[in-house]
Amino acid sequence: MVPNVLTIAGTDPSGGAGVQADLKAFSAHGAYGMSVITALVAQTTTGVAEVHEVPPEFITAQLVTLLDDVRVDSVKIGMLANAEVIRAVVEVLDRYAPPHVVLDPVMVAKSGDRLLAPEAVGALRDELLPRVDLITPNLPEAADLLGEPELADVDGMPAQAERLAGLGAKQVLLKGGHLSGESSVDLLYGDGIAEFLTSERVVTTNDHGTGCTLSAAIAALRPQRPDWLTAVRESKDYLTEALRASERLDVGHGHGPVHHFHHWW
Ligand SMILES: Nc1ncnc2c1ncn2[C@@H]1O[C@H](COP(=O)(O)OP(=O)(O)OP(=O)(O)O)[C@@H](O)[C@H]1O
Ligand SMILES: Cc1ncc(COP(=O)(O)O)c(N)n1
Repeated sequence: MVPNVLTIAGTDPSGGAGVQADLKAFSAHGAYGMSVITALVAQTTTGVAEVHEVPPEFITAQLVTLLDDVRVDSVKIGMLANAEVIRAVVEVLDRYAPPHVVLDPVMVAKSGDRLLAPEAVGALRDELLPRVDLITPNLPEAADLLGEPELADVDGMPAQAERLAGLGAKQVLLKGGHLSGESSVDLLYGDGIAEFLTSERVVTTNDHGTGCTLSAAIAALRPQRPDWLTAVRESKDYLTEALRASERLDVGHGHGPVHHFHHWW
């Protein structure tokens, strides 16, 4: 059976990040994609110009309308913009309890623009994080959630992932994409697992939406795979290929998007 996978996130008109990236990643992994939009973002490869936040009541309306009709097999949560939106999403998660919830705790875009109000980090950590199955922070997000300095190498990743798990997420994928070096190293922690996942670091400026793509691929694959480790490993391999395939694209003048390919390619 094809899984029905939902993204709750903001938009990117240039198609590299947010809901647009998520839907491409869902399709590439054989899932049926659906979306609830939290914010319209005027952004492209060069940065964010403006954010138009959707009122929380309308996010609830979108979610309830959808969940009353459609079985949802997994959920990816991305940009949430503010604390009221976080609370609206938490309420719906409590009410419908969908399986396999993946949270990419989006805070700041690659361009440096904020996508989550700074005062909403507490609500994300205390109210949403304990309700999700997997959280996928990058190193700055992990530091912000824990109120700690940002890691500068992989050595501190296991201890930091353990502290993040202590905040309540069942599994933690701590992403080391912001480090330098020959390889790009992430760590999956939780459920008795502490496993480094290593890929070749692709030399490219087309790295807009890598985190969105990874978390969306995981959400699409999880209902089709026996465990998180298998889904995460396969998603990271897909992302590395999508980074390589980005050289076929000519999109914008800044951080270009990765290219979502289908397996029949
Ligand atoms: N140049 C690269 N080559 C290979 N993998 C990379 C590269 N850059 C990032 N990654 C991988 O991409 C994923 C996302 O990592 P990153 O730490 O960049 O997250 P992120 O900052 O949330 O992404 P974004 O905010 O751009 O969506 C991780 O699996 C990371 O290892
Ligand atoms: C709607 C939305 N969600 C997430 C990101 C993060 O992606 P990146 O860090 O690559 O800019 C983004 N730019 N826009």
